[in-house]
Amino acid sequence: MSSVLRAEHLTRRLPGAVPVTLVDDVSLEVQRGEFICIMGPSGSGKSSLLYLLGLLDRPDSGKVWLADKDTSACDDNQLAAMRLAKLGFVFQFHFLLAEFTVAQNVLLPMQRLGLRDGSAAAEHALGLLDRLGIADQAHKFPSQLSGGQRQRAALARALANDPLLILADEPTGNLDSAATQNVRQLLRSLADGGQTVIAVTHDHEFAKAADRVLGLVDGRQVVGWRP
Ligand SMILES: Nc1ncnc2c1ncn2[C@@H]1O[C@H](COP(=O)(O)OP(=O)(O)OP(=O)(O)O)[C@@H](O)[C@H]1O
Repeated sequence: MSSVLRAEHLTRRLPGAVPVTLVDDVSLEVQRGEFICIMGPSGSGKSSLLYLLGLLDRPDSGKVWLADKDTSACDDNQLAAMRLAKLGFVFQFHFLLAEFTVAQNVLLPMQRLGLRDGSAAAEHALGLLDRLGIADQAHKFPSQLSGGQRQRAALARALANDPLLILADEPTGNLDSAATQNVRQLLRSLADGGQTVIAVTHDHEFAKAADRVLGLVDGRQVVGWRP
């Protein structure tokens, strides 16, 4: 079976008088429908690794294959096109556009990709919001939603382009425990439905919900890491 994502020997350093190694020789293979958490102490390189896996940054050595395509030979425009077409991102801050309604925010990625025509796109957006339990918020603006609702809207937007892989960086970092549990369960149920998910988190409960935990300490992956 071909993998959704494969990373081999990723290393990322920051040059300088005292070079800093953010990610140190990390390898990972992810299959369709897997829910993987990246965990570890603050400053251990979790976000840096996620940016490499999400093609937002390039490794100094090592390679990332997305759906069997070697991304190391791609130029910046090709990487941007792959991110738009194949990846969905969720960050700690929702980054929804304040002047657009929730439904319009979810529509935007489909419009940019020309994925569906007007009514089919609108129907798909409403379907995603319904799946995430916020269909009744579709015509509100982000400022009118609770933190948990905003994060579910951000997840709906990340799903709008039918991504091969969702990458989430501390998706519950700003949420209370009830909203955190809700987002965690949503990610689990998305994976159960075949959606592949990689999430960086400090929330130990994620380790129980995930299929696998990639533990990082000082940028290196630690076999058998437990929160
Ligand atoms: N642009 C940068 N310049 C200098 N140092 C950086 C930069 N980006 C990251 N770092 C450092 O690299 C290390 C790894 O950072 P990273 O954000 O990947 O860790 P993290 O595990 O995600 O941390 P946290 O859990 O606190 O978000 C940290 O020590 C951080 O201070």
